[in-house]
Amino acid sequence: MEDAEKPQLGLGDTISSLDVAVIDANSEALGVSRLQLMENAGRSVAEELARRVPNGSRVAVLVGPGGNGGDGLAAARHLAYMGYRVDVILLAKPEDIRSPEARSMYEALEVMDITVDITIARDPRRISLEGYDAVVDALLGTGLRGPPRSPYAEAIEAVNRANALKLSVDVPSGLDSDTGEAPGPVVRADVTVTLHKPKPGLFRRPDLVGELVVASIGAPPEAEIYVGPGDVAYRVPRRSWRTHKGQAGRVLIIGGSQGFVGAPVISALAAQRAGLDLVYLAAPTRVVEAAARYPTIIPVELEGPYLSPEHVDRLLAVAQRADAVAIGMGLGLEEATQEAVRELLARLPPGKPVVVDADALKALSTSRELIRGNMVLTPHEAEFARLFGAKPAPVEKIEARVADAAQQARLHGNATILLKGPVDVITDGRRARLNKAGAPAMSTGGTGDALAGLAAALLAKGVEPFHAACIAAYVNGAAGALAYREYGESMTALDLVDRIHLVLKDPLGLAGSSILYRRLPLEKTRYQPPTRGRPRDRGL
Ligand SMILES: NC(=O)C1=CN([C@@H]2O[C@H](COP(=O)(O)OP(=O)(O)OC[C@H]3O[C@@H](n4cnc5c(N)ncnc54)[C@H](O)[C@@H]3O)[C@@H](O)[C@H]2O)[C@H](O)CC1
Ligand SMILES: [K+]
Repeated sequence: MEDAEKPQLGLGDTISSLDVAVIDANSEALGVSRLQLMENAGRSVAEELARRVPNGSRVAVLVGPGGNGGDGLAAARHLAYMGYRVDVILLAKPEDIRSPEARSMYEALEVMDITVDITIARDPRRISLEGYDAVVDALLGTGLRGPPRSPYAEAIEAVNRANALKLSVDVPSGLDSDTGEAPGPVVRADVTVTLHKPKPGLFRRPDLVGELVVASIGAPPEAEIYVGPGDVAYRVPRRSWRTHKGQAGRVLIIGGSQGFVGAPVISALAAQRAGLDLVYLAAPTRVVEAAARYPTIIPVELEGPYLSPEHVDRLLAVAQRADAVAIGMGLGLEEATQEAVRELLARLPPGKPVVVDADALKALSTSRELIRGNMVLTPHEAEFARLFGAKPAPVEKIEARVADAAQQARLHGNATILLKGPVDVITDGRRARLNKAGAPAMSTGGTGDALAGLAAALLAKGVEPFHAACIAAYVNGAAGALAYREYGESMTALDLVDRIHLVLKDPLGLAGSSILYRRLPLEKTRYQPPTRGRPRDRGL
């Protein structure tokens, strides 16, 4: 396979401002704190400056109120050590530096009364950067929202007037790192030292970015590779007081048969725990009767012992009212059922996101042309082999397994494939991530049904299919790990469902636990970091 076709494990070549927040939190869960990241960012910035300006030179560091300013404060300390004459100009009052990391950077600098000068710019119009050899722009980074307001607007103008080398930390202040838009004043940098990975907006404005350097902040590649608590904390939308009924998501679960009564009920219960407004459960009579003890589930009775084509019109009508559909759990393998699945998938509006699980995957194996980009397929290894006609590489050869799954995703409209196993592989052919949250006892029946329900719930909440699959795998696994901690070998899928709320309510708090700390016996993969220098020249 061409290297270019191979998806790198992780979030891709560029990262959004949301990805930055996710990576920070996942990194912290893996034992590398935000403070360490900021320290490394500062050091990288200082080193890049030192490559360009001789020591002994005068350097002004302009510092904003957030993480970007924190990076600048750390850089100032390193530059002082390297022998630069460092003046720090704070645009915010020290008490307005709120994040604990940036605060501790400030406190460390405050006592450096011999080597660093700190001034608070009370009148931003009077900032003078005359006589400096270099200016470090640590005003605003990925946290920018809208045009820079005073005093940052004036500070940006001052940077642009300076007759010195201008080095921007992460992004030129005033540039929207996601879109490349500059809605107000913006720094025109000579060098931009962007942290961890390039941000998409940087490539749209080479005139503002200048030379682009990508620098390490010491975040473990695993913070991107493994789905983690940061994904839950930052990618899952939460309701506000202004949310109306239905806006938080409505899901239609289609499953069950005379022989498999419980499976779709578990999916429905898991979906509900993900924080949905409505869950419809469409299932044969016996299943609907069994689900009657859960009055919050809205039943759609399909008369008879199993799903068959005469139910399809009715299901399509209910699907209109749902934001996402999950199909397959416990449906059984009757020919009529398989036919009904194919007909339904063919006739569903193309914009409707769907999770295809279990017996519905079997139905798809004879009509793979029905697979589309907004589908999440959740096969285990045998289902994968039957669906695509080839077994994936074993879990131990994780890179090959990822490549096998990614290839099938690319061949099928970049659908998201969640290949279940001791470590789950999630890929849409462009990106690939792994989930290792889980417990050995999750081989117990029903945990896969919970997973499908969670994935559908996240789709219904508007999470894009790739992230919905990633987060469902993590939440399911983490809830399973919590259940295992309590019940050990005796845990059931319902114990897992009963712990979903713990993972969703306080994902970052839970990170302190050992959920991500299992070391897996996997073959090492080649993780290619963004090389130093100019990624632009590499055709990115
Ligand atoms: N993983 C990483 O890449 C790391 C990046 N780091 C650095 O942190 C910043 C992001 O930090 P954050 O605190 O989220 O945002 P900012 O520093 O960019 O600024 C937020 C700050 O600014 C205020 N603000 C926002 N918009 C405006 C505006 N239009 N006008 C005025 N003020 C505005 C807002 O209220 C906040 O107070 C990232 O770029 C990196 O430099 C970490 O150091 C390490 C990990
Ligand atoms: K900046």
